[in-house]
Amino acid sequence: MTEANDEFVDVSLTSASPETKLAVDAVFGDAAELADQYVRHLSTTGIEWGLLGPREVPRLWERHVLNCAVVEELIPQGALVADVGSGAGLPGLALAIARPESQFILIEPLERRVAWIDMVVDDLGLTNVDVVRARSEQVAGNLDVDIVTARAVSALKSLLPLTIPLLSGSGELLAIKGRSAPDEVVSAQKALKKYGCGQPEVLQAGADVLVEATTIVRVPVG
Ligand SMILES: C[S@@+](CC[C@H](N)C(=O)[O-])C[C@H]1O[C@@H](n2cnc3c(N)ncnc32)[C@H](O)[C@@H]1O
Repeated sequence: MTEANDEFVDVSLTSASPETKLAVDAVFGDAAELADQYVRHLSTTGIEWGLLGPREVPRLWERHVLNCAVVEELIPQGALVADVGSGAGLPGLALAIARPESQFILIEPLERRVAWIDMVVDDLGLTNVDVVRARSEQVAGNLDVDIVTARAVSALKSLLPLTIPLLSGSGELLAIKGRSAPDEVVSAQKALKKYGCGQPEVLQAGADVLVEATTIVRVPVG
């Protein structure tokens, strides 16, 4: 249980709605307990450390953790994934919990956020996560990953310079977006050409488990 705005909000999986429990089972399977631990961290230390606002607590599962974790269906088995601008581990940590056989590099410049992610990774015992404190521009040239993910970092046009170089010529950007996705693709045409990207697709993930599916812009390279 946690306290937000003087109201108790029990975020634990045992108190979740039947729909949320089904979605958590479908997406996380055997890792549901780890996902529950992550959500408990978000609702306690995440709020205390100022990584997210207390108003987010009642919607942590649906709007944040499940919304991000369903992107796993677009990630090939065993892929090396970089998550740019992870903040409180979204989508990077949610995906790392859902996909223990894949390796995740979480790139985040802010010290407090990195310290919090490190603490959660230790507490959950995740062995498939590396956390790098840097702006993504600083690590471009040193990384060659299969997939880059990002949520709420910037509009697609300005996200491309932060993400595409990490693919070193081949792979995919999976950018979690909202309803603006088609417009962002139109606005990014010049940058897409500049960075050698193929034509992006706007996709939905989690349509069979979430009330509102997650919208993703998939940008191929190479
Ligand atoms: C609005 S937050 C979103 C956090 C998280 N992705 C989410 O969806 O909750 C944007 C994050 O991007 C990070 N960021 C901004 N510019 C960046 C860059 N050039 N490279 C890596 N991270 C960056 C910020 O520090 C911040 O944590």
